[in-house]
Amino acid sequence: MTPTPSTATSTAARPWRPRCLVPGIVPAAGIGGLALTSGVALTATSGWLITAASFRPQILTLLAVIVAVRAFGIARPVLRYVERVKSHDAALAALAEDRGRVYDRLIPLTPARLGARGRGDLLAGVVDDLDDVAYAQVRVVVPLVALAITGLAAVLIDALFLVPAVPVVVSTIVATLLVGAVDWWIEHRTQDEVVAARARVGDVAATVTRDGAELAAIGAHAEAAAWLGDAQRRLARAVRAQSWGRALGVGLMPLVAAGHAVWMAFLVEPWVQAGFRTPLAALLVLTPIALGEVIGAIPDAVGSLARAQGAAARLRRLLDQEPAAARSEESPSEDAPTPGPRPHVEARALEASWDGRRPALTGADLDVAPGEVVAVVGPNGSGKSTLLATLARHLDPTGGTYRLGDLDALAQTPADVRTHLAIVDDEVHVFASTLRENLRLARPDADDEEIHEALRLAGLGPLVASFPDGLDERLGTGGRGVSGGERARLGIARALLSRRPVLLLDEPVAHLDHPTAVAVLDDLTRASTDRAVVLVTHRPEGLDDATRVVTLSPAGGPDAGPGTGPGAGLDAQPG
Ligand SMILES: Nc1ncnc2c1ncn2[C@@H]1O[C@H](COP(=O)(O)OP(=O)(O)OP(=O)(O)O)[C@@H](O)[C@H]1O
Repeated sequence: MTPTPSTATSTAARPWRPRCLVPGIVPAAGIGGLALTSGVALTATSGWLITAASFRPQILTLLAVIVAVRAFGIARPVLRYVERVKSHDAALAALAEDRGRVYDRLIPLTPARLGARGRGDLLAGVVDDLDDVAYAQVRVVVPLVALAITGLAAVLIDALFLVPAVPVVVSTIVATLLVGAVDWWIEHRTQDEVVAARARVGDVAATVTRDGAELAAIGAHAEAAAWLGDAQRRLARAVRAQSWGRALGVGLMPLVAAGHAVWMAFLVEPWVQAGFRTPLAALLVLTPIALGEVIGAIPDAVGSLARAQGAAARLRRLLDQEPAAARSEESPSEDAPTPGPRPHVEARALEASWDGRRPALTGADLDVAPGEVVAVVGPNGSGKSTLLATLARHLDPTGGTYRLGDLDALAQTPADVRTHLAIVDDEVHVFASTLRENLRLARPDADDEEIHEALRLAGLGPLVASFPDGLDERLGTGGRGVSGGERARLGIARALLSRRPVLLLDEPVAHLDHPTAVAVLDDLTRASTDRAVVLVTHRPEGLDDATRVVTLSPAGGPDAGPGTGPGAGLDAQPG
């Protein structure tokens, strides 16, 4: 069976959308609104109290207002605290759930749809974007709901004492929203440029620090410093353009509050002139000053909204892609047919394309029996990794057949096929955990004896023996450092522990020096006596131990001679 290739531009069946309001955020925002309303009431009543005291009213009246001032004074921080706890609880619970959902969607897109960025870089970007989307609940929903509640309370108070003051409050809220909208528009428009410029600075800085010695060797360090300077200037320009929105918001919001206070002062001036209701006049004039706290939160809220929208758009572009292999979302099934304990890998005239247009692999034939190590070599871009991705069912082939033992591997779901494969590449991740847990990822029910055996076969026996805590030794961040060779061996130990009968290795020793690479591959070959191993490599090490060497030539590229075409992109020789 040959599935139809999917293209990067088609849309996924269920588009990914961020949630507008997560459960629990509206009640939390309501509490936040009450906290801010208490703050406004505190300022207004204390203004009333100070002014009224000079008129020596009845002591009972004063006492009642003193009690109100104290109540508002206590309610404000208590309600604020409850709002903080509840809104963060709601946002963090939603974030945990959303991360799980996003990772579920990323897995079928790996590696074909992840673009040229490294996996770590991509994951860090996804984590940051999800954080921005989740925190918009706290930073956008809460201040907006609070503004609505406090504004309503101010309208009601004004309507109670001075009806002409109602348009003043309403126009303050409208002016706040207008300034907020302009701030949002500027921040939103410049968001993509800021993100791109920041990424560029990170990329250039990483290149300059990583390859500093080589750049100096070819006398290009001045040029590299100039790249960094250009990237930094572009970022500064983008951030400056974005800051206009924030500056406008932060600068105009106090003016809005002050204008409100002055307008109100004009309205109550006749009362003061007549010596009538002076304390109430103070209350009404102070209300807009107190509202300034609510209004002042709006520039931050719209900045967060612009960031969250930019982050959501990036996530949508990534997650709404169609996986490169059909039925990738399906989990392994209990009753899937099995190819037998030690299947033979057999591919005939395999062809594949990543984008549905440009061929990346043409006419590859492969036969790997249990106990054999077949090395796949060829120039850059000849399709070695594409062949492995097709065998791993990360990519549907555009032509050819692929069998695992008696099983037509292309008729099975990718997840079912992968239960028979162990895949090791040159980016073996070491988790910040114990050695045991790092290994048991491959087979959670493995006991210590089996873990020791896998480590020994991968050539890590002496190293583990030197660990004071043995399998409990902590690795990765905060634990013991792991060298490149140990990392590669760790990946191989995981693959051996998984007990899967087919090993697909994509340049597992790419970053190792010659003697280490030879030692790692020797150990691997010795440990794989009953497994079928496909080893993609650029380097000569390991080829002596290989049963056969298969050479790929670029699909339709300049190396493809007259015989190129289906079945001709490959040349097999004994190892
Ligand atoms: N994930 C991907 N998405 C899109 N195109 C890809 C992807 N991986 C590889 N390609 C493209 O497929 C073609 C074959 O690349 P592939 O990585 O399979 O070659 P390779 O022989 O493994 O190269 P190298 O030796 O550089 O690793 C290239 O044109 C490459 O740009």
